[in-house]
Amino acid sequence: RLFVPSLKDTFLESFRIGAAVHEGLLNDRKEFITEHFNSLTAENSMKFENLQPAEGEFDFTAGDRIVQFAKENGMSVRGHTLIWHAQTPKWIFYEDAEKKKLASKELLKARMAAHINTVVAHYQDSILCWDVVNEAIEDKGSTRLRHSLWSEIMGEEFIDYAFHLAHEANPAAQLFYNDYNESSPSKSAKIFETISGLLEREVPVHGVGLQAHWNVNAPSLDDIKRAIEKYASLGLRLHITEMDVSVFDFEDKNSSLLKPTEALLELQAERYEAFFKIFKSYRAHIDSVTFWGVDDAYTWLDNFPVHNRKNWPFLFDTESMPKPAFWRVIKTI
Ligand SMILES: Oc1ccccc1CN[C@@H]1C=C[C@@H](O)[C@H](O)[C@H]1O
Repeated sequence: RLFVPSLKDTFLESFRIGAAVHEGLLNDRKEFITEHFNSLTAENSMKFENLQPAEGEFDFTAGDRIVQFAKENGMSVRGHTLIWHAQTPKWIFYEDAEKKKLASKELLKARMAAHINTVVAHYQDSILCWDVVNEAIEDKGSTRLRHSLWSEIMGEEFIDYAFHLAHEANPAAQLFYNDYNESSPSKSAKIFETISGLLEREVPVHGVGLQAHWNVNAPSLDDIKRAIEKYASLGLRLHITEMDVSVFDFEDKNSSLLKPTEALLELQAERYEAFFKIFKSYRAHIDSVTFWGVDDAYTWLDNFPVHNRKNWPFLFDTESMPKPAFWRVIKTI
């Protein structure tokens, strides 16, 4: 039998190693998950649409299963995510069930408060780290804020209010702003400016979540280092929150591969090694590195950006066995 060192034990002195999970994974991959990870994130179970699908109707069962598993296995849980423009039910943004008129700012604030207060109170100290706001920054052009029904109805202060609510609901929780393309020079400048504004207004934000949905081609190591330096200069904690390394460049829509080529696995291993060397060098600022899944058997990238195209973005293959990237990451200790 091959001796496979534990990922979480290898990095015990540096940062936690996390994985995004759904209930099925906890059943099918229990030993594998407890062997390699000491932090969990619910991939979907704690998103607005799953926790409060209809006003006043909360469903915590799937989220509770993940929290219970973490408790039983000495793992921490990252709460993902309280306020986001996606995977959020439409009812919250409209005056009534007719959905003809947008909700007033007061009504939306009240509903945001009800959601955050109920969810954070439900999990209390089982979850001591929340992605309070996810993806509020615009990727394209010079516009800083993404346009959403949150921003349209409440203005930029929807961000402030979400963080104040979460802090009131659990003052012990570490509150994160989370985003993707976080290493792009233009977007990291906007994220930096937005979080600087929050800090100036004394909004309780404690950390920046770098989703790290990277690939074999981008982003550059320099851009990653510069973005980490920028966020760290805010005096905030950093979490790598959704790491995967797609074997396709974002623009590459090729869907002919039935399995990754040796060349792609080697290139992916090079990239993972370089990424973890950077994380190690900034370990004073980075408290956790979470993968957006556990192994290549399932990834959200099997359907994004190309629907129904298999991807192989993790350190472990479809049988949970280590790939070349795993051995290169282990060597970076
Ligand atoms: O990389 C992106 C590009 C465009 C839109 C969203 C993203 C990333 N968006 C993430 C990915 C998967 C979801 O499960 C997470 O909740 C979300 O934070």
